[in-house]
Amino acid sequence: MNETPRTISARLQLNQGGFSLDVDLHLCGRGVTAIFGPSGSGKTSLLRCIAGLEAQAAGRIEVDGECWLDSARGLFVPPHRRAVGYVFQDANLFSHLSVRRNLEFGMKRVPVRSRRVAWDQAVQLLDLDALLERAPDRLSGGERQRVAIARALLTSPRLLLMDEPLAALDAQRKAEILPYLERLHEQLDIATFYVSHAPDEVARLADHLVLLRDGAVLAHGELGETLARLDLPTAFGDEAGVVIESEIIEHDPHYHLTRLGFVGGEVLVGLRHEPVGHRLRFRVHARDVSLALERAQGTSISNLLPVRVAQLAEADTPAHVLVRLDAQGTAVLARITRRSADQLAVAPGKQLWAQIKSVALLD
Ligand SMILES: Nc1ncnc2c1ncn2[C@@H]1O[C@H](COP(=O)(O)OP(=O)(O)OP(=O)(O)O)[C@@H](O)[C@H]1O
Repeated sequence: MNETPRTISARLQLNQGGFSLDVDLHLCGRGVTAIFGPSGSGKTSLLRCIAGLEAQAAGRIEVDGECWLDSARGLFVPPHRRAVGYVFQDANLFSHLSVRRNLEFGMKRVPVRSRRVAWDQAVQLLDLDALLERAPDRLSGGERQRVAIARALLTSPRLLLMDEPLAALDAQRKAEILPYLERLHEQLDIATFYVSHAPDEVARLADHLVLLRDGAVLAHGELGETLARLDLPTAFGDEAGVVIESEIIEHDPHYHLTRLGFVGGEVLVGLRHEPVGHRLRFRVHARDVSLALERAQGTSISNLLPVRVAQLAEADTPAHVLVRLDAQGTAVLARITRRSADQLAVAPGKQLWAQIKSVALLD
């Protein structure tokens, strides 16, 4: 029996101090939904409402047909009765208990018949075997966070709420933990809401994106489609760009290159160790895409794609424009100078060649 929620709906209003959260979300109850937005936009407040930690929240929350809040009917399911696992920025472990005891604490809250994540599964997934008898103060920040994630999993949540779980870690520790998060999402079918400020984490982990601003939902949808929209703040600044799902087509050991195929094209990247057929996500920043009228000859750039201009928009500087391109089914963004746009007569429908100067692999 698969008990994973298939839909999550949250219609919520919360007023606290001068801030008000007012959202109406209908989300797929599968995969990772990134909650993204500037500081103070209400990301944590949204998670707290879903977890039942904001008693004043009004509205309705339904997770896979199970109602957790319906203020019109006076229904408020208390936090400990909602099947959520909450992972905070700081691991919040019990310092007087060993890792094993911390994990047991999470698991014992759940009756045996309702357990969906087994002890061995969580310990293995987060690689905690060697750490079980340690005290939390003898763990690194990254290890502590792995324990916190395992503890949340062992409560067998229907919904995993992660509030900037990597924000307190330095770049090296972050890079250590990301593969664990990826594995977790690949191997366990637990819907996850993942709050993050970091575009690279979102690009790597998320399937869906919710953009919050001033307590309201600016946009939500599938990650690739949402990142390719020119009317959202994600299209501006240095981080703007798309995420593309691809598969390894072939390796070229002579030139130390790997060819990746995706809907509508191929790109070459540095030699990968994974086998042909392996799926990889990569990011193409808008700033790394330039446009040409013809297929360039005599260039060192090997990643050239035939594209059709879909849409043009103002960029964040008057010197640039943003161009949404259709690479035979895959959306790509380009940020080019206004001068180049005029010289190439870039307009919707025009056929061009996109030169991709750099591809950022997400793993
Ligand atoms: N208990 C509270 N009482 C009054 N105002 C609060 C309370 N908690 C949060 N706020 C306010 O609500 C707004 C949203 O806060 P929230 O923590 O949800 O934002 P956020 O998007 O998670 O921000 P950050 O990225 O900085 O963590 C902020 O303006 C904050 O000051």
